[in-house]
This record gives sequence, C-alpha cells and structure tokens, in this order.
Amino acid sequence: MEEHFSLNEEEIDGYVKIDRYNPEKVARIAAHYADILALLGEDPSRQGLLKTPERVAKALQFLTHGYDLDAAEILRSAMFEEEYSQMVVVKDIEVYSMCEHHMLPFFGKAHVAYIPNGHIVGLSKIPRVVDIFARRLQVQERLTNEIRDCIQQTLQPAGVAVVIECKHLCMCMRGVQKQNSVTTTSAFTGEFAHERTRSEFLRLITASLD
Ligand SMILES: Nc1nc2c(ncn2[C@@H]2O[C@H](COP(=O)(O)OP(=O)(O)OP(=O)(O)O)[C@@H](O)[C@H]2O)c(=O)[nH]1
Ligand SMILES: [Zn+2]
Repeated sequence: MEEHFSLNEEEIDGYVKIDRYNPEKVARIAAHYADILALLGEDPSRQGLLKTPERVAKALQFLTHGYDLDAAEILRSAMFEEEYSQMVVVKDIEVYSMCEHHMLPFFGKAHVAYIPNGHIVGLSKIPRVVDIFARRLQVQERLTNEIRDCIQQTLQPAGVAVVIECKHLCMCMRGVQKQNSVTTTSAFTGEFAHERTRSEFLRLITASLD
C-alpha cells in the first residue's frame, strides 16, 4: 500500500511525525479540496482559504494514518514473559475516528482487557493498537472487532474484552440530529464468554478511581 508518511524508526515504534506528510499526496488532495471549496460556493483564492486545501489534506492524512502502521508489530515489540494471570484492564482510552459513511468524526472511549496466558504486553501498546485501528475510515463495530482480533491473535491471551462508547457527529450535526445518543459496542474472546469474568470486567470499567 502506498504510504501517507515516510517511515522511520520512531514511526515504527508507533509515533507519527506530523511534519512528514507525503508531499505528492498533499498536493493532489489539496487540488481536489480547492475544487470542493469552489463547488460549495466559496472563493478558494480569498485570503483565509488560501492554505485551507493544504491544511485539509494534511489533516485527512493525519486522521487516517493508521493505514500505515502495523498494530500486531507494535504489540510484538513489547511482549514479556510473565506468570501474571489475572485480568489486565486499560480503561477510558480516548478514541477519535471517522465514520466511513460520511467521513465525519466519531469519538469517545475504549475499554480493553485481557487475561495473560504466559505473556503480558507493555501497557501503552494497548492504546496504540486502539489508535492504529481508529485512525482509519471505520464503523464502530469493525473497530471493536479489529482491536479484539489483533490482541487475541498476537498475544494469544486467555481472553480479550473490548467495549467502545462513542458519539457520532453524523448523527448529531446532520441526519437524525440526536445530540445525546451514545453507541456502545463490545467484543469478547475466550474466558470473557463466562458470565462471571465478563461481569468483573464490566464492573471494573464502570468503577471510579476516587
Ligand atoms: N452500524 C454503524 N452505522 C454507522 C456508523 N457510523 C455511521 N453509521 C450509520 O451509517 C448509516 C448510513 O446510512 P445511509 O442511509 O446510507 O446514509 P444517510 O442517508 O446519510 O443516513 P442518515 O444518517 O440516517 O441520514 C447511517 O444510519 C449512519 O448512522 C457506525 O460506526 N456503525
Ligand atoms: Zn456517519
């Protein structure tokens, strides 16, 4: 796949430098956005809009940079042998994604748990996996399943649980115009099929720290 960003060592570790946009792609996307501005009745040559096509092109590349990153590789880069076999929960992970139907944002929180089976993973890699799949055109259901499948296949734990709660701007700003609705999706494997394990996870993600 053609890359938006040039990869370097830092980026392989999951970081994306926003000054390394693919210049050819920026120019091509920007040219389309200049047309779009004119089609919308704007004057793309007025001062405030002069750099807008380029800004939008860069913003879109940033918002979809997950295509260029390998979530499994990032998990594998920080897997450690460890005998810990209780549930590990990382909750309240911010999610910013774009719905593939309207290319409008949906955003909220992801809660991810796994039960180690010989290996644990560096904690920061869980939000990185969430980001890699979120920074693409998505539907919330597929985002949820992709996070689950990546962790299950790479870490091979005794179980994985993912719950995502998001607000979809395509349902707030346009269309049905419901400002307060929140969509919840979930995906489970292994031990989380058992009612007790699943309940413990749901209790932990709703429990407050204070
Ligand atoms: N299942 C699912 N649907 C989504 C997601 N994001 C947006 N949608 C929905 O995608 C659907 C697309 O339906 P269409 O009828 O083709 O599009 P539309 O005419 O713009 O629909 P309205 O939003 O109802 O005006 C809408 O119902 C959106 O609410 C998502 O993450 N998951
Ligand atoms: Zn939408």
